[in-house]
Amino acid sequence: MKVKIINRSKHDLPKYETKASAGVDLRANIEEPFTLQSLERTLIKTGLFLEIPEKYEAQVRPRSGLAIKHGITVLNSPGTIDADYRGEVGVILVNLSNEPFVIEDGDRIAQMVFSKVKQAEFILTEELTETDRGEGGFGSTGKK
Ligand SMILES: O=c1ccn([C@H]2C[C@H](O)[C@@H](COP(=O)(O)OP(=O)(O)OP(=O)(O)O)O2)c(=O)[nH]1
Repeated sequence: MKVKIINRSKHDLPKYETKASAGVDLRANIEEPFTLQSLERTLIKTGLFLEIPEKYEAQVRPRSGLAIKHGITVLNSPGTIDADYRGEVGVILVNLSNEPFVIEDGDRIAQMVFSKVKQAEFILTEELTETDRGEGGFGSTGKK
């Protein structure tokens, strides 16, 4: 699958670590270091612009290392990059730790995974077929 990319960042093109990597790291492209306070959220720009083929999307996901070490995650994870989006890819980070976290230019702040999507054709109806589960959900199974 080929994706056109404009790189207006100061950094190299995103690169997969290995042939088997699912995600490619996204780097912060910022003028100066930004301090994300505890429980604060912010939009960090990447300087990247994509043209994703129709029927595909990109998902912006957290990096587990940042999450476990610093409580930094992607607030809207997985962020959705639509195939028809031509704007700059942004990453919404939130600091779920008790400490401020400094984001420097070029830091790998998230990862991007490409995925196939299907659009549903909605068939309006008044009834749905019956199942054993029925309307049970949200922990309804396995109750004593
Ligand atoms: O983490 C993200 C999420 C979204 N976007 C961009 C690409 C996406 O195609 C567009 C719209 O995203 P989304 O559909 O999640 O936003 P919305 O809140 O529904 O707003 P819109 O009315 O613009 O669709 O914003 C990003 O750059 N990063």
